Amino acid sequence: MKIAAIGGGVIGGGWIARFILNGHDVQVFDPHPEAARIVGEVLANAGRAYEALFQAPLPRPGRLVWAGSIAEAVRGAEHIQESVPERLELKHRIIAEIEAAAPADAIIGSSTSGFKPSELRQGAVHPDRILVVHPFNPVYLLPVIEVVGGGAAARRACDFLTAIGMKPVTIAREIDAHIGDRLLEAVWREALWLVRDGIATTQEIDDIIRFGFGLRWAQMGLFETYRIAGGEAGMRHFLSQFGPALKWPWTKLMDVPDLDEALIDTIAAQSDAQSGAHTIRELERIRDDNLIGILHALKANDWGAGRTLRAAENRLYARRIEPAPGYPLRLHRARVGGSWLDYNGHMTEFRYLQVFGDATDAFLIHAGLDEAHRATGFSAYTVETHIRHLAEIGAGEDLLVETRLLGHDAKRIRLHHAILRKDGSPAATAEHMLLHVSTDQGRAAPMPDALLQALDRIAAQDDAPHPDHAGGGIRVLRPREAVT
Ligand SMILES: NC(=O)C1=CN([C@@H]2O[C@H](COP(=O)(O)OP(=O)(O)OC[C@H]3O[C@@H](n4cnc5c(N)ncnc54)[C@H](O)[C@@H]3O)[C@@H](O)[C@H]2O)C=CC1
Ligand SMILES: C[N+](C)(C)CC(=O)CC(=O)[O-]
Repeated sequence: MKIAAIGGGVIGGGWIARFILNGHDVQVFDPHPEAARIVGEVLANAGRAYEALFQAPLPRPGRLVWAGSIAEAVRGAEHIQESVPERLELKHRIIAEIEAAAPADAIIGSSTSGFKPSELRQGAVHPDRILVVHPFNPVYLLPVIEVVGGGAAARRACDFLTAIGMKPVTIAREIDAHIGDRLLEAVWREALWLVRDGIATTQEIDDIIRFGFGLRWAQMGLFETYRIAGGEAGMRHFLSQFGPALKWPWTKLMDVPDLDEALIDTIAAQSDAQSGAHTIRELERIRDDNLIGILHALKANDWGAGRTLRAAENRLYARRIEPAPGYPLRLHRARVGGSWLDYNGHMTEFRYLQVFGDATDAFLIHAGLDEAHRATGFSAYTVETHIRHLAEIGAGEDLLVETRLLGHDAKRIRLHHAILRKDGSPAATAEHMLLHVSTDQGRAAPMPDALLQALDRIAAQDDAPHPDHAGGGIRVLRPREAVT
């Protein structure tokens, strides 16, 4: 899908990273003289985060193309994400420029934190395709996205956003600042009062959030958490006990503190003392690592945002395979990420198995032992693996796997993979035996005829002699004579 990003700051940069890491090319316009550096740094952090977040093979990253104007960026684009500063007159100007050059049916999603679709659409030529598509920072990791505006455009946008691993929440009736920011603003206003009145420092407020209810909110939100807080009597009891407190002097929520110089100085100084030891990019990496840990825990429990992550991974596992022409089959490519290295500075052992495992999956999809086949209650389990490590592999290397089908019978598949480096030299080989199993019964089962015929067709291409090492085990070492 052709995508354009207008604005590449904090949020635009996060969007660009999400699009690219999900395999889409993005045309970007941002007049900031350092836009390329800023987006590059966000992309580097996001790439590092995706390596750690996903177990499934990531798609080949899309291309980032810098455009010289909005018109150039949006030409031919199907989805355009606007992330320019939060000023309505600027957004109107940008939307007008986008409309003048973009296809008439392109979706224009605005990252706006506060403006309503009816405000963004003022003066538009095709108002219905202009939507609020409001993300949360970091856009490349947090799945939720508020979609406001409704209609066919919102449905199209939601399909696309789901496909790039997001969790769209459509908001039927527009309201200033949508939902998430209204909630955040309430907490923010109260926190500003607490700092202004000298009740708490920024550090103390953050500690109360991150050591307490912030942990709860990552997995259950507000209402489910309070339901539990009502004990066995649940929400009704909670409301009858704590409802009256809303009228006690617990809250200044309706009042906005004056953000005068004194308050700004206090907050900035306290924030420097709290977090100034880290650069923003370091803080982003710390935040990302923690978010990834939380998302992994939620995925293991198949709960909340972890469920969205799991669905995104399943889509990656069920990817379409487009084989290069010829044989051996070339079905899988990988790039060696920075986190793949061990203490010797080379690709660590288990990553070889990951590359071979992903290549095996690619073969299975190619042969028809794919998601649809697994849904019928059958799968393939690897029962034996022999890896030979032939050369050191370094960070950033592009790897290609060549795959041969060395044999098959009614229940078994014998595969040979070679990892090739850019110059075509082999860096490792692996041989695997796989068993076709009934997942319900937990035992080997014959493959259906269609699958066997597909394997027969692949096997007919395998007319070269088997490699010398095929079928070999690890050589036996003679015991060393005892030294007396
Ligand atoms: N920062 C945040 O936490 C969040 C911000 N948003 C929304 O995202 C939008 C952007 O906010 P940020 O990324 O924080 O701002 P930012 O200031 O970090 O980035 C804005 C970018 O827009 C660029 N820009 C300015 N004029 C432009 C033009 N004519 N054409 C193209 N690019 C232009 C700037 O050079 C800058 O790189 C706002 O609408 C904001 O409400 C949404 C969610 C969270
Ligand atoms: C501060 N903010 C209003 C720009 C925040 C957002 O819009 C969402 C977020 O990421 O917190």
